[in-house]
Amino acid sequence: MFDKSTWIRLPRNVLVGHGVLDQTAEAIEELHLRGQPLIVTSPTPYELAGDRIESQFASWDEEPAVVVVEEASFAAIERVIQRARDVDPGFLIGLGGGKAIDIAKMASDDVGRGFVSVPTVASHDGIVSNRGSVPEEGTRHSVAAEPPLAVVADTEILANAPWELTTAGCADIISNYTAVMDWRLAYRLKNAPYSQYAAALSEMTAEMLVGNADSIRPSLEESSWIVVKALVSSGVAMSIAGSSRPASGAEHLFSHQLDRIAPGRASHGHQVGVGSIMTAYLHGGENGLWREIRNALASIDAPTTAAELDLDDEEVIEALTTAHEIRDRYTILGDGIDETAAREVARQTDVI
Ligand SMILES: NC(=O)C1=CN([C@@H]2O[C@H](COP(=O)(O)OP(=O)(O)OC[C@H]3O[C@@H](n4cnc5c(N)ncnc54)[C@H](OP(=O)(O)O)[C@@H]3O)[C@@H](O)[C@H]2O)C=CC1
Ligand SMILES: O=C(CO)COP(=O)(O)O
Ligand SMILES: [Zn+2]
Repeated sequence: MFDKSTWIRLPRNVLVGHGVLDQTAEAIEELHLRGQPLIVTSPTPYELAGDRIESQFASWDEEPAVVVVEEASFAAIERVIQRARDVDPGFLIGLGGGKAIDIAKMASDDVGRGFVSVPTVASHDGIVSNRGSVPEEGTRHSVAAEPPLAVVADTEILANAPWELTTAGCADIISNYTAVMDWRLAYRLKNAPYSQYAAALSEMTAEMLVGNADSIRPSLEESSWIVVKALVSSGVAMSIAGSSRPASGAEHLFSHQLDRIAPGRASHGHQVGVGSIMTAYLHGGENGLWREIRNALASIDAPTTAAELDLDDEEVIEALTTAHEIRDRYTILGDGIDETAAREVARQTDVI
């Protein structure tokens, strides 16, 4: 068996645009995928787009099987795996937000079938990446998985999704700035495996999004188009790197800690955005990139303070001072930030 961890595995068909949902079956056929589709979805996306997907397979030998998942959990993944074993599908379709897509991604990995990502919200770069993430028992388990074979992102649907889910996706991309700074630091100090291509792509993706921040506005299809292209590009950077390093540094560790300390309070993207303001300050001091990051977040209505994340100051300090403990990933937080220093960075950046 070859070690596939060194392979670069990317989606082949990426459809982004108005009405592309109706080209899902065509994009799949073009990949020579055959057999019964298994659609993994959650209640709202199924209601919004289920019929439009299912009807495209009416002329196929077998109608699609459907599993509707209510929550992201290992039990839900297990249910989908079981259903996949029962129906023996040709491929899986993840239709929805991060919940449905991650579950489809991880189940497809387990049953050895390809999967196609059909996002209905542009909430984070997991909709395209080679990683799955499951919140359980107060923590988030991030696991390697297969990237999608195809991505079908209908900008009409994405533009009508709740705006705060789109701003979360933007913040997840903006945080790539600090993820890459951390990655370079780890490369220089710790000889961590590093890819210049993946780092450059990730950084450019964040730059393009910040450069377009003024034109990212609610209900505009053009905005969804910009955001989803950036999410695809960030997912590709992770696939090139073979890890989430290009898109996940100390700001993600901070967010993962918040998922333990204050579960369900704020979204992934919004938490990493605020984390990124503070870790950019740690990297560059007063004249660093932190103001640019904060202004870009503010201009798209993403949170920039603890209060806007529905957190109190102490929760932010606890997450910041313990973030280094949760993963063996070297970042600007090194072996931990001192509590007084953590308060100082949070105050200097107006997070608290
Ligand atoms: N793989 C990765 O790298 C990452 C994965 N994640 C994971 O992703 C999940 C969070 O992703 P997220 O997308 O926020 O969560 P969800 O999939 O739960 O979607 C968020 C909400 O939006 C609703 N929804 C979906 N599409 C639409 C639409 N078009 N219009 C209106 N509402 C809609 C969903 O409704 P309903 O529930 O009714 O279907 C849900 O209430 C978590 O499980 C997290 O662990 C997070 C970050 C990174
Ligand atoms: O959210 C991610 C990238 O944006 C994935 O990162 P993690 O590997 O830290 O879960
Ligand atoms: Zn992220």
